[in-house]
Amino acid sequence: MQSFIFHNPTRLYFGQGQLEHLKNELSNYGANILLVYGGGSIKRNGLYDQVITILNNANKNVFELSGVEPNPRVTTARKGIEICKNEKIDFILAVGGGSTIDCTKAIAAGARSEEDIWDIVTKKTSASDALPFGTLLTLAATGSEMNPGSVITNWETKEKHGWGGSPYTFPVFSILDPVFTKSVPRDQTIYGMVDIMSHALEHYFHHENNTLLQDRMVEGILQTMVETAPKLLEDLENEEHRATVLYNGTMALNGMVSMGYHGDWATHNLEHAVSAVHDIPHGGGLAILFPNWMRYAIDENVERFKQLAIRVFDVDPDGKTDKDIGLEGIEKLRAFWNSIDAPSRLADYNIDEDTVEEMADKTVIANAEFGNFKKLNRIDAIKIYTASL
Ligand SMILES: NC(=O)c1ccc[n+]([C@@H]2O[C@H](COP(=O)([O-])OP(=O)(O)OC[C@H]3O[C@@H](n4cnc5c(N)ncnc54)[C@H](O)[C@@H]3O)[C@@H](O)[C@H]2O)c1
Repeated sequence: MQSFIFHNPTRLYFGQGQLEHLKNELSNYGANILLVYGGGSIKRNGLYDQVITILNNANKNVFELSGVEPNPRVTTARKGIEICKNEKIDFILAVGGGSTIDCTKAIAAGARSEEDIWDIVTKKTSASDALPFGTLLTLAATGSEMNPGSVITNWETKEKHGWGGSPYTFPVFSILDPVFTKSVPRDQTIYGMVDIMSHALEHYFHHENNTLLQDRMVEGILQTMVETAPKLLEDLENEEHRATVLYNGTMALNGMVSMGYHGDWATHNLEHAVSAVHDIPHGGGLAILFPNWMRYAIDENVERFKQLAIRVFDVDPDGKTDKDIGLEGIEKLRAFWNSIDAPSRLADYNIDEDTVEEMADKTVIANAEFGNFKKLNRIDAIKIYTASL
C-alpha cells in the first residue's frame, strides 16, 4: 500500500426525505441559482416541482439550463458558463444523473475561468477555481455525486475526455434519495449497475501489495451488486434495492475503497472512445469491453484474476490452474451481465469493423499509452475492439 492523503469534502445526505436539507444548504449562498437538468425526467416524476418550490420559498432567483445530453456536450457546458457569467450566478444546482452532474462541474470551473472549458477538459490548462455547486442525484451509476471527476464530449471533434481530480470540482453537498431513482427505466438501471461494477473492477486490477482491506471492500461492492441487481430488475420500484444500488454507486467511486493504490482505468478510456464516435450509453459500452479487456490483460497478474474468481464468482479452484480459475471468473462475469440483459457485443449497437481504427485513434489522443495495470497502445486497442465486435 502506498502512502496517501484522503480528503473528500462533499456532504452526503442519503435516504428518504433528505430533500428537506436543501433549503438550509442553499442558505449558505447568494440569491442567483442556476438549475441544471437533463431531458425532462425530473418534470415527469415530480422532482422538478418539489425543487422549484424549495427554491422559491428560499427566495432564490432561478435560472435554468435544461437538455443536458447523456454523454454531455462541451457546447452545453459553454451555454451554462455564459449564463453564469451574464447572470452573476452564485450557486449551481444539478438535478439528474452523472451527465448532468459532469456538465455542471464543467460549468462551475468554466464560470471562474477566462479559458475555454474544452482547454480545461483536454488539460491544456487547469481549473484554478469553480463556482460552488450541489447535486440531487437521480440515477445510481457514476459516483460523480461525491467525486471531482467529469467526462465531457466534443461532438465536433468526436472526442470524449475525463478530467477533474481538482479540489474545486467536488460537489459541496449531494442529496441521494432512492425515491428519486425509482423512475429510472430498466435499460438505464442496467447500464448504471454495470458502470458501478466496472468502477469496482477498474480499482481491483493493480499491482500494489498489501491492499487486504481495499480488496475486500471492492469485492463487497461487486458481491452486493451481483446479489441485488437481479432483485432490482424484478421489481424496479423497490426502494430497498434502489437504496442498496445507490449507496454502492457512490462508494464505488468516491475514493473510499481506493486509498493507497492506483487502479487500471484503460477500459474506461476504451469506452470513452466508443461513445465519442457512436454516442452509446457508457455502461452499455463497458459491459461489452470489460470482459474482453480482462481476457487480454490476464497474464499481467493471474493472481488478481484468480482471487476475483474465487471470492466474487465462487469459482471452485479444485484441480485447475490459476489461469483457468481466472478465466472461469471472467466467464462468470460475462454470464452475469448477460443474465441482466447487458449488451455483450459492439454489434448490439450496430458497430462493426469500419470504425475500429477511428476509435483506437481516439484512445491515444492524450497519451501514446494508457492503463496502469496493463499498458495499452493503439494496436492493443484495435485487438480489444476487434474481440468485442
Ligand atoms: N464523473 C464521473 O466520475 C463519471 C464516472 C463514470 C461515468 N461518467 C460519465 O457519466 C455519464 C453517464 O451518466 P449516467 O450513467 O448517470 O447517466 P445519464 O446521466 O447520462 O442519464 C442516462 C439517462 O437516464 C435519464 N434519467 C436520469 N435519471 C432519471 C430518472 N430518475 N428517471 C428517469 N430517467 C432518468 C437521463 O435523462 C438520461 O436520458 C457518461 O458521460 C459517463 O462517461 C462520469
